[in-house]
Amino acid sequence: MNVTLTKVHGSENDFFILDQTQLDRQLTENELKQVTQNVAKRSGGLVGGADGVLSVTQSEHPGVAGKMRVINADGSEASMCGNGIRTVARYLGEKQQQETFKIETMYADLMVKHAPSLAPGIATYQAEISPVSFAAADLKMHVADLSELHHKKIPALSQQLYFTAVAVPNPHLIGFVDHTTLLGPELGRIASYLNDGANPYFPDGVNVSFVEVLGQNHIFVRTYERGVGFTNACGTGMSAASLITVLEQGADFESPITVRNPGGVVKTLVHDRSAAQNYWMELIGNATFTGVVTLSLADLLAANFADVELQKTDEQTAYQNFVANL
Ligand SMILES: N[C@H](CCC[C@H](N)C(=O)O)C(=O)O
Repeated sequence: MNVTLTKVHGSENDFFILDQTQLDRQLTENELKQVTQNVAKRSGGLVGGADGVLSVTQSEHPGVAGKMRVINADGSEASMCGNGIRTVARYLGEKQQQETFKIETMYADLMVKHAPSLAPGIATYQAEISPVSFAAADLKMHVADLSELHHKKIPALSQQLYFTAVAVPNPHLIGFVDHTTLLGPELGRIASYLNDGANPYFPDGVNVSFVEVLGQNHIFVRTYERGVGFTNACGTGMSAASLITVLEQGADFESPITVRNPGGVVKTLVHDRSAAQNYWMELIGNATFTGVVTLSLADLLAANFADVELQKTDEQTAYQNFVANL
């Protein structure tokens, strides 16, 4: 039994799509976790590793194209992945010849669609990011018994920075910083502490993003991700940052926000359903397929990757040209 995995990225936040509908049995929970930990390793992993695995299976929900599960490089499962769902949207859309459809995720069936290309050769998809919650319970956050955290200092983390916490629905902690702080060591120091599994504030961890405002509806977002560490981009992090930039920094609802990140750029739109503070976002960006790998299920499960090669597409060159001209 051979398995084919598709190597993909959104803003260079890279994953393997594991389409389990090709298997004659579903992987067990432990197999999925172990496979992810093994293939994701940057050294000794599968064709250079990845930030995680996006598992695709049938959805039981009527009219929904498929179900996506997000497994971080450390084997932990997340409720959502903004860069990842764009690539799964392309994968399912091309497989099922659909342009606009829904994908089942842990807490919601989310609308996705094939969008106009950001640049020649850049497959571009748009995804609904939802549901959104500020509730501490939804964030599994314990900060001074606060029910919500909006633009507040957490002295144990920093004497200078203000933070806002929001679930989209995975948990994000957002801080606005100047350019020096954006690139400095603070993000790694704070985020590695909050993801140490022992801190009292986020026992389950949290994705932490520093945001530099570059202009009206124009930000730069750098993220340290729960379950991974620093990534080139975090789609839910950029969506969460866009929402907080609208709520706290004067960016506009319903207008495209340009979000630069270390891996490239995306566009976001922040919506408020019937102005009832019922927020949702749209995330628009590349869904690049860099290649496919095929190996036996036995080799995948046993982490025998030495002889496996990535059958490359020509898309990475187009993506690098796109980023070079930003
Ligand atoms: N590390 C995240 C999941 C991946 C999210 C990120 N890659 C994205 O594009 O949204 C978490 O544990 O919540």
